[in-house]
Amino acid sequence: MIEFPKPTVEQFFTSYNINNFTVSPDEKKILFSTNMNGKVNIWAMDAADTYPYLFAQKDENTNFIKFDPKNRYVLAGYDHDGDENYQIYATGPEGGVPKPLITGESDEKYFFAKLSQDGNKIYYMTSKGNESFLNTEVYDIETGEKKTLHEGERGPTYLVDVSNDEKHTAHLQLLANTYILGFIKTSSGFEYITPDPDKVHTVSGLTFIKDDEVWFATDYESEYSYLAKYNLTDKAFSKVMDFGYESVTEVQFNRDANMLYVTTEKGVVDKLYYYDLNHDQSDEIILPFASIKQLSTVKSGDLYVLGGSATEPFNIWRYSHEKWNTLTKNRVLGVTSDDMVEPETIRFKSYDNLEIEALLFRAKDENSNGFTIFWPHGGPQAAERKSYRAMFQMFLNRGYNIFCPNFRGSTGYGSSFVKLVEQDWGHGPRLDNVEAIKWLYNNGISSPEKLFLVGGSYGGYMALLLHGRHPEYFKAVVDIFGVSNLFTFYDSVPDHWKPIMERWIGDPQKDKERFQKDSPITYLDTMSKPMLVIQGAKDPRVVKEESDQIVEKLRGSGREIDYLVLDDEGHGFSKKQNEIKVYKTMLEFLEKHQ
Ligand SMILES: CC(=O)N[C@@H](C)C(=O)N[C@@H](C)C(=O)O
Repeated sequence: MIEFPKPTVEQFFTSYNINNFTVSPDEKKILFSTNMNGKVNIWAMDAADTYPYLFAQKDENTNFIKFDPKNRYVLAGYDHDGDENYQIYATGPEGGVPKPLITGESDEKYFFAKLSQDGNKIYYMTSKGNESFLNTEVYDIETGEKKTLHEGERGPTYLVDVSNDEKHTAHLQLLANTYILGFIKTSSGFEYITPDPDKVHTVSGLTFIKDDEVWFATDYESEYSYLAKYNLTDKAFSKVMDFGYESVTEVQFNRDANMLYVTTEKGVVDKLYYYDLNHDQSDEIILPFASIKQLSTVKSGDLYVLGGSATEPFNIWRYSHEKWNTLTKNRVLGVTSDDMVEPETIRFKSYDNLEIEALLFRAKDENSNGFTIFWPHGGPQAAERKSYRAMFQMFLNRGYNIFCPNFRGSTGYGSSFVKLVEQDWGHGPRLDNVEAIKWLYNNGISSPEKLFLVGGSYGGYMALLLHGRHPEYFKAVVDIFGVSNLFTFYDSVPDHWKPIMERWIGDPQKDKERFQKDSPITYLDTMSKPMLVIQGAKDPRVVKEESDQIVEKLRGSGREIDYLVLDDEGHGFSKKQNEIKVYKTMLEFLEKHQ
């Protein structure tokens, strides 16, 4: 019998990211954005042979891809080295080098919203002239003329749908992550679609079912988002259907089939349902994966989904005639799901009896090195879910367990739970993390000598804060683009985040004491453990200054801090070479400090 060696850690570097995709109107071509050749580009697959080929090369991240319904062009939004200043480019139907179409100064944003039915008009939002609230404009591809449709106010305002007769537009107005209003603009003004816009609630997934009716997800007067509708003629809001303890996250309408597809989230997994408007009937569509990144419905009635699981990289799947098929084969070289680690979902009670859910990945016995990585997730109004992270499976292969608590403020556990982090970044959520660590100790999974702390973004903030306030719990710390100072973070976020900052974090003047208490930089003296800081130089969310200041101050007081800056990355590592550099640096750092 031939014996084959165990998978090496390098093998886990071979899967790639699929960020988004689109299906051509005739369903013969799929385009997807991926770092398959090292940098992010658009690749195509023709349904007939499905062999992927490079379609459009710009070596930059994309935030959407869209086919002209008449197949004259393909649109995509590109930023520059992760700066998130997305602008709209076009290629011909056969691809090529993208040409600027709706672009401006390098610091301006042009976010695609919608194409008209005939493909002659492009609706989009721009920061030009309205950095904080954004304006909605429409571009005529025949004349090249641009027209302002709506000037955003109070919060960043996004066009999400246009009625079939193009008389009405549906918009979202973001006042906080937990306070998002929906409104419809008509020839005579605009109307909010939920009964009381002064009540804090969210609206998402707005879609016109008829020219005078939108359906959407909302948590208006509810803990969990449900499916609702608003009729312009009757001025009537009503609940269509709720999904119990699941929150509706997305609503997609297939006009040809008169069918709605609804995704929901519950804790660490997603679910999918159809709602047949002809028969007023709904049922679950069982998924072969745990989480959905993108969902698209096409004329034939088929569904296309970018789906993944903790042990399966994201792939594009098609659901046709009640069967799922994967169209892409994004996988780890020579490694199947069975060679990877599926997490256990555990629950524990926090300091005030609040129940917290967490994912526990246990390294396989044959790999285990006895160490655990404690991972507070980013967001913070997000969650660690059953979706693929190459970094996790790589660490597990090297023998580390990983523990990820969905502390208060995480999504997927109801509207009240997600609000618990607002204006409390550093107390309640920190104590949940402390209880999570105690749970690891009490259950014999880890100890202060065997625990590493690693986190990115808000997770990096939490890693820094836990390091400063509870250094005795950890052996060493990795901070990936974490917020180090709430005062400077407040001032440096992108302009269109500024309207939501007060409800999210607080006010630097009114809450000065709390900002000080909850800023990791206040606890420099007790940050005594070895630390690695990783930062993208173009990060627009948590800017490099957040990492620079903590590194400089700690180094200034004689501490040895490893600092890795990626010059051509933003809030994440999209280029394969950079991703490998980050993983290798982290592995070496943890090995050195075992
Ligand atoms: C405004 C907002 O909630 N942004 C988040 C998606 C975000 O980017 N947060 C950062 C701080 C993170 O933790 O990822």
